[in-house]
Amino acid sequence: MITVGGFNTSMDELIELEELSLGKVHRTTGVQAYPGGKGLHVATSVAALGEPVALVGLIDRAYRTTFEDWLGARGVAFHGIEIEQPIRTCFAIREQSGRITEILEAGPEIDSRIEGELLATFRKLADASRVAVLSGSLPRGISEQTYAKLVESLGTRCIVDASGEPLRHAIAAGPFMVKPNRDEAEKWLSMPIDGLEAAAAAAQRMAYEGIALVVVSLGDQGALAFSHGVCLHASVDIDACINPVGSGDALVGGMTVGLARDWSFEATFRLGVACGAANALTGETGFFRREDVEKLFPLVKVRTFPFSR
Ligand SMILES: O=P(O)(O)OC[C@@]1(O)O[C@H](CO)[C@@H](O)[C@@H]1O
Repeated sequence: MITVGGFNTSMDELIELEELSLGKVHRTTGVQAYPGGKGLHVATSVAALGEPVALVGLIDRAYRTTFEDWLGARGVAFHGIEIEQPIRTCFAIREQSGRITEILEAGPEIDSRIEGELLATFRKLADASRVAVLSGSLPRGISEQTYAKLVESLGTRCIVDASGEPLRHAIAAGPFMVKPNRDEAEKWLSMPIDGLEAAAAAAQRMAYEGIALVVVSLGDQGALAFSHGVCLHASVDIDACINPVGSGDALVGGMTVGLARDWSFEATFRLGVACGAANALTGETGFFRREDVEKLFPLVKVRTFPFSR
């Protein structure tokens, strides 16, 4: 089994507009709402590839049934820890041009009783899993060292996809894999990442902190992966990018499955990149069709990336 900690669950609203102009009144051309959050997308990606998966996260009374039904239908066992306050909403505004602007609520602040339940539930499931994933922002009220402490205390291979201080602490704790995007890697390095060479150097520096596998996702430039002295670049062309929100989560989901199946570094990375690209081919945030992944998998161009730093 694979366990995903996607603690800061959200309802994701995708709002469609002709054009966003700051300070103006807008009328929507469409609105869709889905259960969301980075970890939730990782879990549904894992399930879509046919692996058993559990998701641990916050839930409120109003949305419990919606999340349980929606996740159950997708093959995810949801362990929702109930809170009194509403879970957060995250907005993605898509303009006709395809440009996307995200506005993310911080979400509810939780107390030590809820924190205890959340972490104990995650630990118990993760300890019995082949791979554990910690993904997304932490709920307010929880220490920024939470991911680091979980990484240190679990006997399972851990993947961390986070940002800011939680990512910094987690890197120092030496998880098996991290997946920053360009912005997150720039913040960690305090340096701009202006191309593939700089992204490769960032991945190498993170790996030197004691991480077996570092993946830096680079949007339409694909992704770079560094493991045991080998750096790979992978990308794949797609016909149309409909909704890329959640592509990084799908990439993590694909790589989690590759690792759980003990696939090679190259095949695991190829599957991750195929899932990330397939996610952008559908309108639903954080969702891909398995047949798209199967079509894209052999088309992903993976090459050794030579770099000199
Ligand atoms: O605040 P977090 O947890 O870092 O990110 C939340 C979020 O941007 O991540 C997903 C897309 O990757 C969306 O479901 C959600 O809106």
